[in-house]
Amino acid sequence: MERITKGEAVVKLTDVSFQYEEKMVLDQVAFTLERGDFVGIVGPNGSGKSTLMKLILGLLSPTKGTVELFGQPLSKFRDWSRIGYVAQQVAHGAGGFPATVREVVASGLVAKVGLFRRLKAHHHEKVRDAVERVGLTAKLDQRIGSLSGGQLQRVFIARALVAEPELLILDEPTVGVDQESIEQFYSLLRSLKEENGLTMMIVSHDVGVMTQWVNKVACVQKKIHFHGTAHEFAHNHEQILTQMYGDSVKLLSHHH
Ligand SMILES: Nc1ncnc2c1ncn2[C@@H]1O[C@H](COP(=O)(O)OP(=O)(O)OP(=O)(O)O)[C@@H](O)[C@H]1O
Repeated sequence: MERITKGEAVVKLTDVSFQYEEKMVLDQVAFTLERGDFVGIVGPNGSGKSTLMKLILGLLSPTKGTVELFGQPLSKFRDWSRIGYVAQQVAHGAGGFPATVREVVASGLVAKVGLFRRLKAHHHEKVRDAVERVGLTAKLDQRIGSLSGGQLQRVFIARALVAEPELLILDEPTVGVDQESIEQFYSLLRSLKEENGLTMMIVSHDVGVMTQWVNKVACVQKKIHFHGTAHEFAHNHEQILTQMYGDSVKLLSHHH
Protein backbone atom coordinates (compact mmCIF):
# COMPACT_ATOMS: atom_id res chain seq x y z
CA MET A 1 0.00 0.00 0.00
CA GLU A 2 1.49 3.34 -0.99
CA ARG A 3 1.41 5.75 1.92
CA ILE A 4 0.92 9.38 1.00
CA THR A 5 3.75 11.65 2.12
CA LYS A 6 3.31 14.64 4.40
CA GLY A 7 1.63 17.66 2.88
CA GLU A 8 -0.36 15.65 0.37
CA ALA A 9 -4.14 15.67 0.52
CA VAL A 10 -5.67 12.74 2.39
CA VAL A 11 -9.12 14.28 1.88
CA LYS A 12 -10.00 16.89 -0.71
CA LEU A 13 -13.43 18.40 -1.21
CA THR A 14 -13.80 20.66 -4.22
CA ASP A 15 -16.83 22.90 -4.60
CA VAL A 16 -18.99 20.47 -2.63
CA SER A 17 -22.64 21.22 -2.06
CA PHE A 18 -25.08 18.93 -0.31
CA GLN A 19 -28.80 19.16 0.21
CA TYR A 20 -31.36 16.96 1.93
CA GLU A 21 -34.41 17.41 -0.32
CA GLU A 22 -34.92 21.20 -0.35
CA LYS A 23 -32.55 22.04 2.49
CA MET A 24 -29.06 23.21 1.51
CA VAL A 25 -26.72 21.95 4.26
CA LEU A 26 -23.31 22.53 2.69
CA ASP A 27 -22.81 25.21 0.06
CA GLN A 28 -19.77 25.13 -2.23
CA VAL A 29 -17.35 23.85 0.36
CA ALA A 30 -13.65 23.54 -0.37
CA PHE A 31 -11.78 21.59 2.28
CA THR A 32 -8.43 19.84 2.31
CA LEU A 33 -7.04 17.59 5.00
CA GLU A 34 -3.30 17.14 4.67
CA ARG A 35 -1.37 14.12 5.85
CA GLY A 36 -0.40 14.53 9.50
CA ASP A 37 -3.07 17.13 10.26
CA PHE A 38 -5.13 16.92 13.44
CA VAL A 39 -8.17 19.00 12.53
CA GLY A 40 -10.93 20.06 14.88
CA ILE A 41 -14.29 20.82 13.29
CA VAL A 42 -16.30 23.52 15.02
CA GLY A 43 -19.85 24.67 14.30
CA PRO A 44 -23.27 25.16 15.90
CA ASN A 45 -25.90 22.42 16.04
CA GLY A 46 -27.21 21.56 12.61
CA SER A 47 -24.41 23.39 10.80
CA GLY A 48 -23.41 20.43 8.61
CA LYS A 49 -20.51 18.87 10.56
CA SER A 50 -21.87 15.32 10.53
CA THR A 51 -22.89 15.74 6.91
CA LEU A 52 -19.30 16.73 6.06
CA MET A 53 -18.05 13.55 7.77
CA LYS A 54 -20.62 11.36 6.03
CA LEU A 55 -19.49 12.76 2.67
CA ILE A 56 -15.89 11.84 3.51
CA LEU A 57 -16.94 8.37 4.70
CA GLY A 58 -18.84 7.78 1.46
CA LEU A 59 -22.15 7.42 3.32
CA LEU A 60 -23.54 10.36 1.34
CA SER A 61 -22.74 11.60 -2.18
CA PRO A 62 -22.42 15.32 -2.85
CA THR A 63 -25.25 17.02 -4.73
CA LYS A 64 -22.51 18.96 -6.52
CA GLY A 65 -18.72 18.93 -6.52
CA THR A 66 -16.13 16.21 -5.88
CA VAL A 67 -14.72 14.32 -2.92
CA GLU A 68 -11.28 12.73 -3.24
CA LEU A 69 -9.74 10.32 -0.74
CA PHE A 70 -6.01 9.58 -0.89
CA GLY A 71 -5.92 11.14 -4.35
CA GLN A 72 -8.76 9.02 -5.71
CA PRO A 73 -12.30 10.12 -6.53
CA LEU A 74 -14.85 8.77 -4.05
CA SER A 75 -16.44 6.59 -6.76
CA LYS A 76 -13.15 4.72 -7.32
CA PHE A 77 -12.03 4.50 -3.69
CA ARG A 78 -12.26 0.96 -2.32
CA ASP A 79 -9.85 0.44 0.56
CA TRP A 80 -11.99 1.65 3.45
CA SER A 81 -9.66 0.02 5.97
CA ARG A 82 -7.46 3.11 5.41
CA ILE A 83 -10.12 5.13 7.23
CA GLY A 84 -11.09 4.53 10.86
CA TYR A 85 -14.30 5.99 12.24
CA VAL A 86 -15.49 6.53 15.78
CA ALA A 87 -19.20 7.29 15.60
CA GLN A 88 -21.09 9.61 17.91
CA GLN A 89 -22.00 7.67 21.06
CA VAL A 90 -25.02 7.99 23.24
CA ALA A 91 -23.55 8.21 26.73
CA HIS A 92 -23.27 4.67 28.05
CA GLY A 93 -25.59 3.46 25.30
CA ALA A 94 -23.51 0.30 24.96
CA GLY A 95 -23.72 -0.41 28.69
CA GLY A 96 -26.17 -3.29 28.43
CA PHE A 97 -24.50 -4.92 25.47
CA PRO A 98 -22.89 -8.18 26.63
CA ALA A 99 -19.65 -8.03 24.63
CA THR A 100 -16.12 -7.97 25.99
CA VAL A 101 -13.47 -5.39 25.17
CA ARG A 102 -11.67 -8.03 23.08
CA GLU A 103 -14.81 -8.79 21.04
CA VAL A 104 -15.70 -5.15 20.39
CA VAL A 105 -12.15 -4.34 19.26
CA ALA A 106 -12.03 -7.48 17.06
CA SER A 107 -15.21 -6.28 15.30
CA GLY A 108 -13.05 -3.50 13.85
CA LEU A 109 -11.35 -6.11 11.68
CA VAL A 110 -14.54 -6.95 9.77
CA ALA A 111 -13.52 -4.81 6.79
CA LYS A 112 -10.23 -6.72 6.57
CA VAL A 113 -11.21 -10.24 7.59
CA GLY A 114 -14.86 -10.54 6.54
CA LEU A 115 -17.87 -10.90 8.77
CA PHE A 116 -18.01 -14.66 9.27
CA ARG A 117 -14.36 -15.60 8.92
CA ARG A 118 -12.44 -16.83 11.92
CA LEU A 119 -9.74 -14.60 13.26
CA LYS A 120 -6.22 -15.94 12.79
CA ALA A 121 -3.44 -15.75 15.36
CA HIS A 122 -2.03 -12.54 13.87
CA HIS A 123 -5.48 -10.94 14.08
CA HIS A 124 -5.66 -11.75 17.78
CA GLU A 125 -2.23 -10.17 18.08
CA LYS A 126 -3.54 -6.98 16.41
CA VAL A 127 -6.50 -6.89 18.81
CA ARG A 128 -4.25 -7.21 21.87
CA ASP A 129 -1.93 -4.58 20.44
CA ALA A 130 -4.75 -2.07 19.80
CA VAL A 131 -6.12 -2.60 23.33
CA GLU A 132 -2.65 -2.07 24.75
CA ARG A 133 -2.21 1.17 22.78
CA VAL A 134 -5.27 2.65 24.51
CA GLY A 135 -4.11 1.37 27.91
CA LEU A 136 -6.88 -1.18 28.55
CA THR A 137 -4.97 -4.47 28.59
CA ALA A 138 -6.18 -5.19 32.13
CA LYS A 139 -9.79 -4.99 30.86
CA LEU A 140 -9.37 -7.22 27.78
CA ASP A 141 -11.93 -9.84 28.83
CA GLN A 142 -14.28 -7.60 30.75
CA ARG A 143 -17.71 -6.73 29.45
CA ILE A 144 -17.92 -3.21 28.10
CA GLY A 145 -20.95 -2.55 30.34
CA SER A 146 -18.61 -2.52 33.34
CA LEU A 147 -16.43 0.31 31.97
CA SER A 148 -16.55 4.05 32.65
CA GLY A 149 -17.51 6.49 29.88
CA GLY A 150 -13.85 7.36 29.30
CA GLN A 151 -12.78 3.71 29.13
CA LEU A 152 -15.61 2.91 26.75
CA GLN A 153 -14.46 5.66 24.41
CA ARG A 154 -10.96 4.16 24.44
CA VAL A 155 -12.45 0.79 23.43
CA PHE A 156 -14.06 2.48 20.41
CA ILE A 157 -10.75 4.13 19.54
CA ALA A 158 -9.03 0.72 19.70
CA ARG A 159 -11.73 -0.76 17.47
CA ALA A 160 -11.12 2.03 14.94
CA LEU A 161 -7.33 1.55 15.10
CA VAL A 162 -7.17 -2.25 14.92
CA ALA A 163 -7.25 -2.31 11.10
CA GLU A 164 -4.37 0.22 11.08
CA PRO A 165 -6.05 3.12 9.29
CA GLU A 166 -4.14 6.19 8.06
CA LEU A 167 -7.03 8.56 8.71
CA LEU A 168 -9.08 8.53 11.91
CA ILE A 169 -12.39 10.40 12.01
CA LEU A 170 -14.08 11.00 15.36
CA ASP A 171 -17.62 12.36 15.77
CA GLU A 172 -18.13 13.90 19.22
CA PRO A 173 -16.08 11.28 21.06
CA THR A 174 -16.11 13.11 24.41
CA VAL A 175 -19.88 12.95 24.98
CA GLY A 176 -20.40 11.06 28.26
CA VAL A 177 -16.77 11.49 29.33
CA ASP A 178 -16.18 13.45 32.53
CA GLN A 179 -14.19 16.70 32.42
CA GLU A 180 -11.03 15.26 33.94
CA SER A 181 -10.96 12.29 31.54
CA ILE A 182 -11.50 14.58 28.54
CA GLU A 183 -7.98 16.02 28.90
CA GLN A 184 -6.56 12.47 29.20
CA PHE A 185 -8.57 11.50 26.17
CA TYR A 186 -7.08 14.26 24.00
CA SER A 187 -3.64 13.48 25.33
CA LEU A 188 -4.10 9.85 24.28
CA LEU A 189 -5.33 10.91 20.84
CA ARG A 190 -2.28 13.08 20.35
CA SER A 191 0.17 10.33 21.27
CA LEU A 192 -1.67 7.78 19.12
CA LYS A 193 -1.47 10.25 16.26
CA GLU A 194 2.26 10.73 16.70
CA GLU A 195 3.12 7.06 17.29
CA ASN A 196 1.08 5.83 14.34
CA GLY A 197 1.60 8.69 11.88
CA LEU A 198 -2.15 9.23 11.74
CA THR A 199 -4.13 12.03 10.18
CA MET A 200 -7.10 12.93 12.40
CA MET A 201 -10.33 14.81 12.12
CA ILE A 202 -12.56 15.39 15.13
CA VAL A 203 -15.94 17.01 15.64
CA SER A 204 -16.54 18.23 19.16
CA HIS A 205 -18.64 20.73 21.05
CA ASP A 206 -16.01 21.20 23.78
CA VAL A 207 -14.36 23.85 21.60
CA GLY A 208 -12.29 25.37 24.42
CA VAL A 209 -10.52 22.08 25.23
CA MET A 210 -10.40 20.64 21.74
CA THR A 211 -8.74 23.64 20.13
CA GLN A 212 -5.86 23.33 22.61
CA TRP A 213 -5.02 19.84 21.32
CA VAL A 214 -5.54 20.01 17.55
CA ASN A 215 -3.16 21.74 15.14
CA LYS A 216 -5.81 22.99 12.70
CA VAL A 217 -9.36 24.22 13.12
CA ALA A 218 -12.14 24.36 10.54
CA CYS A 219 -15.36 26.25 11.31
CA VAL A 220 -18.36 24.96 9.40
CA GLN A 221 -21.74 26.53 8.97
CA LYS A 222 -23.05 25.70 5.53
CA LYS A 223 -19.74 27.11 4.29
CA ILE A 224 -16.24 26.94 5.76
CA HIS A 225 -16.05 30.19 7.75
CA PHE A 226 -12.49 29.65 8.93
CA HIS A 227 -9.80 27.08 8.21
CA GLY A 228 -6.38 27.66 9.69
CA THR A 229 -3.97 26.71 12.43
CA ALA A 230 -5.13 26.29 16.02
CA HIS A 231 -2.84 29.22 16.81
CA GLU A 232 -4.63 31.52 14.33
CA PHE A 233 -7.95 30.32 15.68
CA ALA A 234 -6.93 31.07 19.27
CA HIS A 235 -6.05 34.64 18.29
CA ASN A 236 -9.28 35.30 16.41
CA HIS A 237 -11.73 32.93 18.07
CA GLU A 238 -14.03 35.61 19.49
CA GLN A 239 -14.57 37.16 16.11
CA ILE A 240 -14.89 33.81 14.33
CA LEU A 241 -17.29 32.32 16.88
CA THR A 242 -19.42 35.45 17.18
CA GLN A 243 -19.88 35.36 13.44
CA MET A 244 -21.14 31.76 13.69
CA TYR A 245 -22.84 31.53 17.08
CA GLY A 246 -23.81 35.09 17.94
CA ASP A 247 -23.62 35.97 21.64
CA SER A 248 -23.32 32.39 22.91
CA VAL A 249 -19.58 32.75 22.27
CA LYS A 250 -19.39 33.98 25.87
CA LEU A 251 -20.12 30.43 26.98
CA LEU A 252 -16.69 29.42 25.74
CA SER A 253 -14.67 32.14 27.36
CA HIS A 254 -14.16 30.40 30.73
CA HIS A 255 -11.95 27.84 28.98
CA HIS A 256 -9.37 30.49 28.13
N1 LIG B 1 -31.43 12.62 6.96
C1 LIG B 1 -31.74 13.93 6.97
N2 LIG B 1 -32.81 14.39 6.30
C2 LIG B 1 -33.11 15.71 6.30
N3 LIG B 1 -32.41 16.65 6.94
C3 LIG B 1 -31.33 16.24 7.64
C4 LIG B 1 -30.94 14.86 7.70
N4 LIG B 1 -29.83 14.76 8.47
C5 LIG B 1 -29.54 16.01 8.87
N5 LIG B 1 -30.42 16.90 8.38
C6 LIG B 1 -30.40 18.36 8.58
O1 LIG B 1 -29.22 18.88 8.00
C7 LIG B 1 -28.64 19.88 8.80
C8 LIG B 1 -27.20 19.55 9.13
O2 LIG B 1 -27.14 18.38 9.91
P1 LIG B 1 -25.79 17.79 10.49
O3 LIG B 1 -26.15 16.56 11.22
O4 LIG B 1 -24.78 17.68 9.41
O5 LIG B 1 -25.35 18.93 11.50
P2 LIG B 1 -24.27 18.92 12.67
O6 LIG B 1 -23.46 20.16 12.49
O7 LIG B 1 -23.54 17.63 12.69
O8 LIG B 1 -25.18 19.07 13.97
P3 LIG B 1 -24.96 18.59 15.50
O9 LIG B 1 -23.87 19.45 16.06
O10 LIG B 1 -26.28 18.90 16.12
O11 LIG B 1 -24.62 17.13 15.47
C9 LIG B 1 -29.54 20.01 10.03
O12 LIG B 1 -30.40 21.09 9.84
C10 LIG B 1 -30.31 18.71 10.05
O13 LIG B 1 -31.57 18.91 10.62
